[in-house]
Amino acid sequence: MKLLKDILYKARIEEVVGSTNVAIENIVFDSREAVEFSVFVAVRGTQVDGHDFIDKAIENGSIAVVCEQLPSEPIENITYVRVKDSAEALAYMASNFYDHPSKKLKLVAVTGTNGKTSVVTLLHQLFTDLGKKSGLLSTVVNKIGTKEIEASLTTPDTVQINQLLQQMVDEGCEYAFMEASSHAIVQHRTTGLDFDVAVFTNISRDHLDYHGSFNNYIAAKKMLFDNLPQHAHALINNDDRHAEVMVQNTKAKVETFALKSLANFKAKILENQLTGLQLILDEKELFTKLVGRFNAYNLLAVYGTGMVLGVDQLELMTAISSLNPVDGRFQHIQSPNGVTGIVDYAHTPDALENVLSTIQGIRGGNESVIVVVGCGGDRDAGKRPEMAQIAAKYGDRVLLTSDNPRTEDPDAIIEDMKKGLDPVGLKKALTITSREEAIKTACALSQPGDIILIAGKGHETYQEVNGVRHHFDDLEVLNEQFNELK
Ligand SMILES: CC(=O)N[C@H]1[C@@H](OP(=O)(O)OP(=O)(O)OC[C@H]2O[C@@H](n3ccc(=O)[nH]c3=O)[C@H](O)[C@@H]2O)O[C@H](CO)[C@@H](O)[C@@H]1O[C@H](C)C(=O)N[C@@H](C)C(=O)N[C@H](CCC(=O)O)C(=O)O
Ligand SMILES: Nc1ncnc2c1ncn2[C@@H]1O[C@H](COP(=O)(O)OP(=O)(O)OP(=O)(O)O)[C@@H](O)[C@H]1O
Ligand SMILES: N[C@H](CCC[C@H](N)C(=O)O)C(=O)O
Ligand SMILES: [Mg+2]
Repeated sequence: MKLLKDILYKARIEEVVGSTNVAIENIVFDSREAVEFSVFVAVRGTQVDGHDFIDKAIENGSIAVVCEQLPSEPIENITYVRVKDSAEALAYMASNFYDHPSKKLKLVAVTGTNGKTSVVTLLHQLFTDLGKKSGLLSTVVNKIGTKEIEASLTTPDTVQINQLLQQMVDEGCEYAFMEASSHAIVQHRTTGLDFDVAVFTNISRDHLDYHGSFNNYIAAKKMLFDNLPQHAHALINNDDRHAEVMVQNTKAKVETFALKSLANFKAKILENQLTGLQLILDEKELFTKLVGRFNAYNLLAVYGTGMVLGVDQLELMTAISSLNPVDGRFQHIQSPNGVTGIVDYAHTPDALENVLSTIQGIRGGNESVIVVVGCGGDRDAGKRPEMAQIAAKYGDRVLLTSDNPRTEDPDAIIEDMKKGLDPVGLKKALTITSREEAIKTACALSQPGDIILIAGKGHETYQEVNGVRHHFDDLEVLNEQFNELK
């Protein structure tokens, strides 16, 4: 329980109607979740306007309302607080309500188009191996120590973030590693958090449906660095074209990592094979089970974070060399007859290019590469033709199929993808709407030695069609098929 006036610190108040000297037991921003003695924060969303649900929240028990516009007929005995930006106010209120758990741990955020889940998962694994109890907020799963809590978004809402960080503190975690998606940053889900390190992995086309333009998307990611406190470290991939702009206005201490450019933390790839990477990292040689040039970047991000957080270098290198790959990221299995199957979460053009160029680098001369790929519905449609084009650039056969169609017609999504194919690409392509059938066909077409890449869904264990999630697991289907390939 807290007094409303105490949780409004930093909320940029413009007007108050009623008393802020009231006890609050909960903060909610969805009227359907309002309970007795809660404060309801009305947020303008992408679908509806939370201001339209103020009365509903009060009906459900809210005793105070934080909003950008006061209702024309305020209800007696209810406190109304008008603020400049209610999503921002919500974030500060959540931090205040939970007593700033982000200040009580070493908090690391990772942002970028690709590699967020990989880097935070590896960091969580690494710090756990080093004997440090840690928390994790990721696309795949949230964790308090090793206890798993289901994740529904890449970055949870701001109330949930603070609740989870609070639980981490209560359960003795010293560190927390979280993904910061661009949606989360612009929606103020991460505002008010006291980050110690923020990592920038890379930026390339994605989410243009939401942000409107690539420049807005860059600006969204940059906001994370603009708002870092002075004591924080901004750890930046200096090989990315947009590295400089990210930290243009940051107060944090900037540190860099790179394979090519000058940087504080450097690595060189000696060998890149299906069994792993042989690297020189800060002049020391090490082997890791992680595959692909993109993972060298992820390891550099992990190494740099460990270094700026003060981990002993030798201890850090030893722990890095025993890290295990992340589920659904270049996860590979072998069929009894020698076909390699790779399941990877590449769902952006850049990720697909990286994964396929890695495969290109490790394949022999005679084998075929078969790509099974689809694109998600209700997401950036502009990436569809680009992804098909990349699949055809590297693949000998391309099976265009469904990802998560969501509310779109799967065949229409595939048609969008096909627009990226030239006549050569079209010749390589087969359209099989059912993802299960597409994987089966890829296996049936394969010869010993061939490589099958199944891209887009990685760790996901469902396929979302019209709001319903049906069980579907690329690796499971692949395994079943491989068992039949004798
Ligand atoms: C597009 C987007 O990001 N939407 C997020 C946003 O919802 P919204 O703005 O659409 O909300 P809305 O439905 O318009 O409602 C506006 C307000 O009215 C409230 N409301 C609504 C109905 C009602 O009856 N009563 C009521 O009070 C809502 O609670 C909300 O506060 O704020 C919600 C609360 O935090 C999120 O759950 C929701 O995520 C949706 C489910 C989503 O799919 N988000 C995806 C796109 C997303 O965030 N993805 C990124 C990762 C992307 C990546 O991989 O890089 C992520 O971080 O997961
Ligand atoms: N550093 C990297 N650079 C480019 N591509 C990467 C990198 N790391 C991983 N990838 C590719 O991107 C895919 C997604 O990786 P990951 O899940 O780590 O990214 P993410 O940023 O968390 O994605 P999301 O925004 O969907 O949560 C991987 O399956 C791989 O194909
Ligand atoms: N977090 C990403 C996941 C995309 C995964 C892919 N399988 C798809 O459904 O497009 C998004 O919401 O855009
Ligand atoms: Mg992720």
